[in-house]
Amino acid sequence: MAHIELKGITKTFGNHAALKNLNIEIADGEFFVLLGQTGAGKTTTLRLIAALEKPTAGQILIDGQDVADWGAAERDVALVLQQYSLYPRYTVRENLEFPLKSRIRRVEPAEIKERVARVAKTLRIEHLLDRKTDRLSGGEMQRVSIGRAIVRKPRVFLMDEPLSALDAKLREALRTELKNLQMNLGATFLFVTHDQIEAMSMGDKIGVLNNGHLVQTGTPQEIYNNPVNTFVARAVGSPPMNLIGGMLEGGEAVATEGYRLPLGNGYGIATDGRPLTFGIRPEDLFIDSGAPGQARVHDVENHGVEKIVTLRTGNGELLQATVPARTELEIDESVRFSWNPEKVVLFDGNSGMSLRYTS
Ligand SMILES: Nc1ncnc2c1ncn2[C@@H]1O[C@H](COP(=O)(O)OP(=O)(O)OP(=O)(O)O)[C@@H](O)[C@H]1O
Repeated sequence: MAHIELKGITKTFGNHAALKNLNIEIADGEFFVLLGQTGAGKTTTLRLIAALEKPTAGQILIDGQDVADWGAAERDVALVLQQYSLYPRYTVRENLEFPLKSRIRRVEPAEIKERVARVAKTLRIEHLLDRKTDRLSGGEMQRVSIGRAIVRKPRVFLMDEPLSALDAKLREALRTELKNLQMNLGATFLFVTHDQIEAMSMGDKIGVLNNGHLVQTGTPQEIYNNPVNTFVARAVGSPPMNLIGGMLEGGEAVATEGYRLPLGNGYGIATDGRPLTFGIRPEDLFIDSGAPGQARVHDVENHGVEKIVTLRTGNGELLQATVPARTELEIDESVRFSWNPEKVVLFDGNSGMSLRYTS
């Protein structure tokens, strides 16, 4: 398979920079997820690797070779899109055979047959091989699209939100299938999504893209536990991390909610009055319903195994906590809350950068 490196990639359209000095390294056989909101530059990144666009600056290396002058066929990458690009009047079998019948590839008929059979088995679409593709459900069509990419045995799979047009249940099932498939093929995947749950559940590594900048790269765990700034803190996790204002006072971080957090020697921030932001994940915020006075229950959402509770504090801030489903809380009930101090992530109140990274 392949190792991919993007070095200082910038792409501008007119005077708009869609990507700014992007540096990404994807290891051979890795499932790398690029996570970002609409317009972040995800599709542009894929199109650059697929040779559908040329970078304004920077280099793309595949297995250490600069591919600037290589066309799509030479790069040998497969692009799977959100909208299935199948030939509607042809059968599933014909759609799967098509990429192998090109004059450049010259695959022998016996091998075409064998590869199509193997891919159909892997994707569990054997029973659909003789059906026309316009007679398929969305999930089946997307399986065929993925099959068309796999059958070619490309060096790299580029996937542009391939699951986002599917309903929630099917999306979940295909997420697992795709991940298993990638592991079985040992293939290098660059998968693009705006869905953080997809990113967290599928990625060996996640790159968070914001407005053309790669903000952070890491394993899902690293990104979740140690977000580099408040943007990443809010982009990953559902519900997102709570952010509470505060400031530095006499060597302690003091939240607007009155909590004090002694700062160990790890933080090189001695200036009193420096604004800070406390970051607390909803699972690290605890509600004490037997003790009124600090906040009111604003909303309770039942999610089966757990409830998501929104509190409104005395300062009018909204905080969210995940609590066991058995927890009984009334709307408007007055409660106290606390949090696990070891799990707090402190950010600079002005720049939003985590102090774990900047100190
Ligand atoms: N051909 C183009 N001409 C002009 N601007 C473009 C072109 N392609 C992309 N852009 C702009 O570049 C930015 C990044 O677009 P891109 O499609 O890469 O974002 P994205 O993260 O994939 O978004 P989405 O999730 O909506 O697909 C956007 O502001 C977009 O408008």
